[in-house]
Parts: sequence; structure tokens; C-alpha cells
Amino acid sequence: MKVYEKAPAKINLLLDVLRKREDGYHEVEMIMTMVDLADRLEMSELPRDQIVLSSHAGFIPLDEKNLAFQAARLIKERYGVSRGVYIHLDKQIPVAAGLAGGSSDAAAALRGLNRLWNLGLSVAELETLGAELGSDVPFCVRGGTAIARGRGEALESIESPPQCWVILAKPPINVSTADVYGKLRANELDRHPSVPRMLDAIRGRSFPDMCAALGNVLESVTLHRYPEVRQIKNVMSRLGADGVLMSGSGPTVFGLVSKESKVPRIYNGLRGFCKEVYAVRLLT
Ligand SMILES: C[C@@](CO)(OP(=O)(O)O)[C@H](O)COP(=O)(O)OP(=O)(O)OC[C@H]1O[C@@H](n2ccc(N)nc2=O)[C@H](O)[C@@H]1O
Ligand SMILES: Nc1ncnc2c1ncn2[C@@H]1O[C@H](COP(=O)(O)OP(=O)(O)O)[C@@H](O)[C@H]1O
Repeated sequence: MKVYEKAPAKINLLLDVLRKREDGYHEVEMIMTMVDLADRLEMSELPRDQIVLSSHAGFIPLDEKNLAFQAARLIKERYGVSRGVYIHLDKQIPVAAGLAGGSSDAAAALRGLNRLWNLGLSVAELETLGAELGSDVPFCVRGGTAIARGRGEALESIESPPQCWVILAKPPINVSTADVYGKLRANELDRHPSVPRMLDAIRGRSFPDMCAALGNVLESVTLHRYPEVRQIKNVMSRLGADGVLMSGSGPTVFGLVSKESKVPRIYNGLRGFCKEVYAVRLLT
């Protein structure tokens, strides 16, 4: 038997940091949603008790450092599964981009192995397992659109935002999430994005209000350190994107666009600045 799972990328429409916690993590308030850019996982049983991961992507680890591998090991150990699995990972989401590619692969592995091994776990149980792998994994298990609090694992699902195009541009730099949080001075932030304002925009189905409510406090670190990220934001705005923001800890910048006729100009204009540009839809 084989099972297939799609692992979509996420974007943060809003990311606020409230404070640094005693455990080293930061207390956040985020509004997250999925976009139609996805990795694909194919999972099948192995005759021997082993986890084997393969991928054509040459730039990710295929051993226990891979989050999909860690997900398989965790669910196997926790539920005493003594069967093996072969996972093939078709990688489409850029790596270390602020799009939660690895977290979404882990979430897809949890969902897929729950089916392959008939474990009968609920989404809530898979989310709890996911939290052991990373702060973004519970949201990736659940999908849709949600407010994420705590370190990102306390989720409240909300309705989908108004449908639009999403242009993603990833400059060729690697940004470490831990580094960005480490450099943030959470108690010195002079501006915070407003969660109620973003929620009103989404619930009122107002695309312009949603664009106006976009905000990410981690930009204060990443844009300062990597001026090319700020440059991509400026270029995207100049080319006509309606709302522009960095996703997560970066370096990917996304632009929200309501009119399809504007998409080719923005896409082609950005290709002059960076190789990795995608035009996708929100997953609503
Ligand atoms: C910034 C965000 C926004 O969605 O995403 P990415 O940019 O990674 O996609 C997330 O908060 C990232 O979540 P994730 O990438 O799962 O983080 P984890 O593996 O749990 O943690 C990596 C490191 O980031 C820091 N970290 C993470 C989450 C959090 N709320 N506070 C933190 O301080 C910690 O230093 C931790 O060691
Ligand atoms: N399945 C995976 N896909 C991508 N990266 C992975 C995976 N498993 C582990 N990693 C590692 O996790 C780190 C962060 O990757 P990723 O999840 O793509 O970024 P981000 O957290 O910025 O969204 C990278 O350094 C990468 O080597």
C-alpha cells in the first residue's frame, strides 16, 4: 500500500512577538495561511523495520536531520510501530525560506503514517505530536488559516482570507530562524501589527484592508541585516503588488495581488532580481 500527502507552504499574514520566555522561545501572535506551492510525499511500507528517505533535492539532509524522518521516528516510537517505511520527498518549497517547508513535510509525514499504519489518531493528537518537532508543525498538521499563539502551537482556526494571487520571491541567502529570534529585542519594539485589525479585514472579506493590516516584527532584524530583502520588498511594491511582507523569519518576501492581469508584470520584473520567484494562489 502507498499513501500520498501534499505538504503546502505557509505564509505569515501577521507576525507579532510579545516577549521572550524563560524557556528561550518567544511568545508570538501570528496569523498564518497556506499557499498553493507544495512538496509531495509518497509513503510505502518496507519489509524491514527501518526509515528510508529519498529525494531528488540535493540540498536537504536525508538522515535523522530531516524533519520528515524525525516525524516518522517519533510516531513509530510513540505508538510502538515495528514496521518500516520508505518516504519519497518531492521538494518544491525553497529551503530555509520562512515558508515552513520542513515543518510541512513533517506534518505530512505524520498525517500519512497515521493512515498507512491505521493508527486512528485525531488531528489534535497529531498536532500535539507535531509540537515536539517544531513550533510551526502543529499549524502545518491542521492547515487552513489560523491564529497561532504561545510559541506557535496554540491554534485557533479562522475563516479563509479573500482569495488573491501570491507572488513569492526568495533571494539567494540563508536565514536561520534561531538567529533572527536571537537578535530581536522584543521589549524594544516600537510598533506592533494589530491582530484585531487583520481579523476584521479577513472576516469582512476586505482585500484592501487585509493588505493594509499586514505586519511582521521579524522584518526589523532580517531587513536590517540583509538589505536585499528590503530591496525586493520595494521592487514588489513598485511593480504594483497590493500588499508586501516578509514571511516568517525570511528571507522570502510575498506580495498579495488581486488582479490577475498584474501578475505577469510583477513576476517578470522580479525575475531580474532573483531566480526563485513563484506566482501561486492562496489555498482557501
Ligand atoms: C518564524 C516562524 C514563523 O512562522 O517561521 P519560519 O521563519 O521558521 O518559517 C516560526 O515562528 C518558527 O517556527 P519553527 O521554524 O518551527 O521554529 P522551531 O524549530 O520551533 O525553533 C527554531 C528556533 O527559533 C526560535 N524560536 C522559535 C519559535 C518561537 N516562538 N520562538 C523562538 O524563539 C528558538 O530559538 C528555536 O530554537
Ligand atoms: N524536509 C525538509 N525540508 C527542508 N528543510 C529541512 C527538512 N528537514 C530538515 N530541514 C532543515 O531545516 C532547516 C529549515 O528549513 P525550512 O523548514 O525549509 O525553513 P523555514 O523554517 O525557514 O521555513 C534547513 O536548514 C534544512 O536543512
